[in-house]
Amino acid sequence: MSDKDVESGGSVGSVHTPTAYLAPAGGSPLGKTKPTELSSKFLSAGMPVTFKELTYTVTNSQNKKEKISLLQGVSGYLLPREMTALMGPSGSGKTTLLDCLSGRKTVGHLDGAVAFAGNKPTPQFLRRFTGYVEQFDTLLPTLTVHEMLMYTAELKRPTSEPREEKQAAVEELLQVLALEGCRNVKIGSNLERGISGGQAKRVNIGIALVSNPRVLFLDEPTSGLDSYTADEVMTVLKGLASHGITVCATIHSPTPYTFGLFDRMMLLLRGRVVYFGPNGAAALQYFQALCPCLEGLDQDGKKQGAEWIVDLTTTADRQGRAADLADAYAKSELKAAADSEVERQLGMASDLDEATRKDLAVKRETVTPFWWALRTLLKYRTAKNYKSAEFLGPRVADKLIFSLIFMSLFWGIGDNLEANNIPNIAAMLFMWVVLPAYGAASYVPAIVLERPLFVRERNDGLYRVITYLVAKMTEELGIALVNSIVFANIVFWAVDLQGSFAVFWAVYAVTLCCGIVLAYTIAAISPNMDVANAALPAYVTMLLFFAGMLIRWADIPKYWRWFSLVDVLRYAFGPLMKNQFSGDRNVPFVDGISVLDYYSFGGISMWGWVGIEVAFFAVFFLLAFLALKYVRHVRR
Ligand SMILES: Nc1ncnc2c1ncn2[C@@H]1O[C@H](COP(=O)(O)OP(=O)(O)OP(=O)(O)O)[C@@H](O)[C@H]1O
Repeated sequence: MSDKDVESGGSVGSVHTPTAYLAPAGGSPLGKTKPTELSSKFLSAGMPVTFKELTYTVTNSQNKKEKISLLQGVSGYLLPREMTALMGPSGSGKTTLLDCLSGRKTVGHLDGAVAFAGNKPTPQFLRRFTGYVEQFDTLLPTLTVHEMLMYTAELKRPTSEPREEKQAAVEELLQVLALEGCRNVKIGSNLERGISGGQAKRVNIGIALVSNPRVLFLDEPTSGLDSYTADEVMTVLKGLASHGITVCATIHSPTPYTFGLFDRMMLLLRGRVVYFGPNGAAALQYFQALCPCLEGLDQDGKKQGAEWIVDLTTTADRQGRAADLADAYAKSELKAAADSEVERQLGMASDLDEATRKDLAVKRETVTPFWWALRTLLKYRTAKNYKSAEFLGPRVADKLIFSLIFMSLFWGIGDNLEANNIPNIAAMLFMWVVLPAYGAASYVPAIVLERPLFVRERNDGLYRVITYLVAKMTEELGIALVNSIVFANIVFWAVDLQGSFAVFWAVYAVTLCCGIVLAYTIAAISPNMDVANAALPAYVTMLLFFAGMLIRWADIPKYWRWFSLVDVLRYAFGPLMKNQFSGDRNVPFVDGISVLDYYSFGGISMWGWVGIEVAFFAVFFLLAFLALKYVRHVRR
């Protein structure tokens, strides 16, 4: 691929001439020795983003009957090779606008038009070619900084790019974002201290950059950073912008240096635009000219540039004069010029180069294929989890403890077929299928607590839902397989159970798998841990009633029998009973009725019922997939 391809937006990652660029004209005034530049590995051709008359309405969270408009008639544009600042006091609608532009809103109603290179973007395009750095960090706590960036590079850069080049790209990011010092530090979490907040912010920026976006959105990229580091980070972004990418960042209190890096600025107050135009002297002049009509708001001699503009507009807002400023802008020449540029850009919908046309029409939401993404998830996440006591503990400890209880409580009773021992054996077999169902609770946090990360990675186009689910299941099934072989062996021989070990093991293994995927389904449907923790045991307890032990099938009232037919535990308990008591072990039990007839398992097909249990697994898997794909709890 040639540099020309990059300029025209061809897939990046395969250009390797290290063209140091970056730093605004004249270089960084910081005079640093550390590199503040990224090579051509990171270059993309940006594209214009145009938005016209955006009005975003949501149901008021304080009063559900009321609708409120968080954005009102917001128009403007972001240009390639430019860095645009979204400014305004807290709550003015900056993040809302960024979310609307990047297609990240999941609730509310958006009116108006958002166009990328004049065209309405598809969700696939947004996932593949835009980057979004969130205000809140969503990182994998178990990975180190270097691993986190490599993991993203492997999922977001083309599979055709050799691993060494991905590594080189990550090394560059570590250098430029001043993350070298913590490259091997675990990211950590609130519970386990890892990297600092400012370092986490820079890792998030690195994640967005590693995928070579054509348009980069950043929500408060400098919050939590000291002013020196903030200036460094913004210099890197400015460099990328000057080379082609479209960059838009919300920003609160920029340092004068950072403020000076922005080419254009949009200032919002209460969801309305009060300024959209060039940054710097033009913006200052605009507000200085407005000052006389804002009685009582004079320029504070001690404050300059951004600080003064933010102070002025915030004070006007507090004094209830936000609408005056918005009205003044609406009547201004700036607004007329912006509107005509918006129209011009929207009219260029079909005037596209080949690469942009191809990117806009992209059908796949991920860069890498299913198998590669699966391999990467297993390589980074599962490999770490398998070494973590925190992960393995809840998955092994309960099975170990209960196996010891089975051994000590039911030692050697399996070959005693006297009538007074049969209920003991039946109870033991019943508990053997109940415990994995209850144990499913330990798989719930894997989905619920990881949700913000999953949503962010999905939005970033790292993998598809099916890949995530298959990776998670493979991880759990690996442990379940080992667990089932070890603990089924301990219990089967210790209790001296009869029949085939294969059936005893298979039923346990399949029930464990059903428990895992059932937990995933409930976790994906539940909005939080509290709901999931209440719903899962409630459902499992219901299954117990109808599994064939607590009440015989023959005694279940007719109107409840349907539930027995869809009770997965019945299809687990039945084969275990048949395995234990078939043939000449099907001895008379009560009133001359044989054991299997008493429990209504006489006529069942042992392997047929195991097959039905496997079918339950498939159904739960499908439900988990649909819930993960379509149930949206993260509302923004
Ligand atoms: N459903 C809702 N009901 C009521 N108010 C809402 C709702 N959703 C968002 N808001 C309000 O909308 C406003 C805009 O929020 P937004 O996050 O866009 O502001 P912001 O300018 O990015 O603020 P900050 O700088 O503090 O991040 C806020 O005042 C927020 O409380």
